[in-house]
Amino acid sequence: MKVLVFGRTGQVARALATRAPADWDMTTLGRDQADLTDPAACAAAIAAQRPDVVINAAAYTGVDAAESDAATALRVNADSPGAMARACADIGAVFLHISTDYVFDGAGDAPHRTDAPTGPLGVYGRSKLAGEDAVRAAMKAGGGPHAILRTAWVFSDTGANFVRTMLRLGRTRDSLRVVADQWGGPTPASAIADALIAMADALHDRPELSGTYHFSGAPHVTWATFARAIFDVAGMAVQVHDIPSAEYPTPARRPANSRLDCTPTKAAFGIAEPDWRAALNDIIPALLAQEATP
Ligand SMILES: NC(=O)C1=CN([C@@H]2O[C@H](COP(=O)(O)OP(=O)(O)OC[C@H]3O[C@@H](n4cnc5c(N)ncnc54)[C@H](OP(=O)(O)O)[C@@H]3O)[C@@H](O)[C@H]2O)C=CC1
Ligand SMILES: Cc1cn([C@H]2C[C@H](O)[C@@H](COP(=O)(O)OP(=O)(O)O[C@H]3O[C@@H](C)C(=O)[C@@H](O)[C@H]3O)O2)c(=O)[nH]c1=O
Ligand SMILES: [Mg+2]
Repeated sequence: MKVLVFGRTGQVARALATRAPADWDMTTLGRDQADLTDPAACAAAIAAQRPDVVINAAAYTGVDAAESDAATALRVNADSPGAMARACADIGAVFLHISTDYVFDGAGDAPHRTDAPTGPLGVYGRSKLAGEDAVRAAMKAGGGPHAILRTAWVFSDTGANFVRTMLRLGRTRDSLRVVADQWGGPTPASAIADALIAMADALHDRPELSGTYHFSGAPHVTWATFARAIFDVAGMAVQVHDIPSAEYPTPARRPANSRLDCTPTKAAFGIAEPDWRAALNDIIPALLAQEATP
């Protein structure tokens, strides 16, 4: 199966590169080959390669930076995914697009169903929701098999993520203040890659499974609890103090409830929520070993 991935350096893209099955002929396009500020270039790459499956693992993920760079965030997170979806529709390719818990406003404390009302609190979330809408519109207008996979709180041993931020700060601090009123499911990038691989194969054979799905890690925790788990696994004596979001001001507001109901993903594709604690136990020793290397 011929697979084209947008994004090369990102957490999910890297995980896809290491986990793709042997029978996948996978090409990854970095920013130098396909810049997502240029929707026509993204569509042209798909038309030229004619893959069976396209996975969009590139995005403008700077949540705070997006607040003062909305035009770029919209081009990258909405216009280009829309153009990719239309190009996939033209050639009947399976299209997998990744979205986020930040499309929700975070009200309540129940896990969000896939059909729950959206209401992004910031520019990043709005741009990702516009991307979902663009993909859905393209597919409605005669698209092929597709899925929008909303995930949350992604971490891995590379890139910018909360685990690496905590380990970096913990090296020079004996205590940290971390928000304890935002709840979600930390999700290993490796598990997202495995989910995308399973979904691509399933959608290729069963296009009727197309739709919007949720996939995030279990159990649900606050960022503060996640931070304590990180320092615990790392064996670092850093005190984590619970604070309300109001005491950690950021340009973008974040949802208080990022819990995602992943039941339909399990039912359709047999993919269960990954336990983030197992992934932490793998990733942290590797990160500490990297640090120890001069
Ligand atoms: N990170 C998270 O916590 C979460 C992420 N998601 C979603 O998951 C997906 C994957 O995220 P993740 O792997 O964490 O992303 P990363 O932030 O790790 O990587 C982003 C990737 O997008 C690429 N990119 C950004 N702008 C452009 C551009 N203009 N042209 C081409 N490439 C570009 C980056 O390339 P470069 O290195 O050149 O900048 C990089 O490869 C995204 O859709 C994201 O919205 C959803 C929920 C949580
Ligand atoms: C570093 C630090 C962060 N925080 C808070 C800020 C924020 O509310 C929370 C997490 O910080 P981050 O900057 O890692 O979070 P953020 O960049 O908002 O992470 C998000 O990225 C995008 C791409 C997504 O799609 C989301 O699912 C989510 O993973 O922790 C503290 O309370 N104390 C600290 O010392
Ligand atoms: Mg961030």
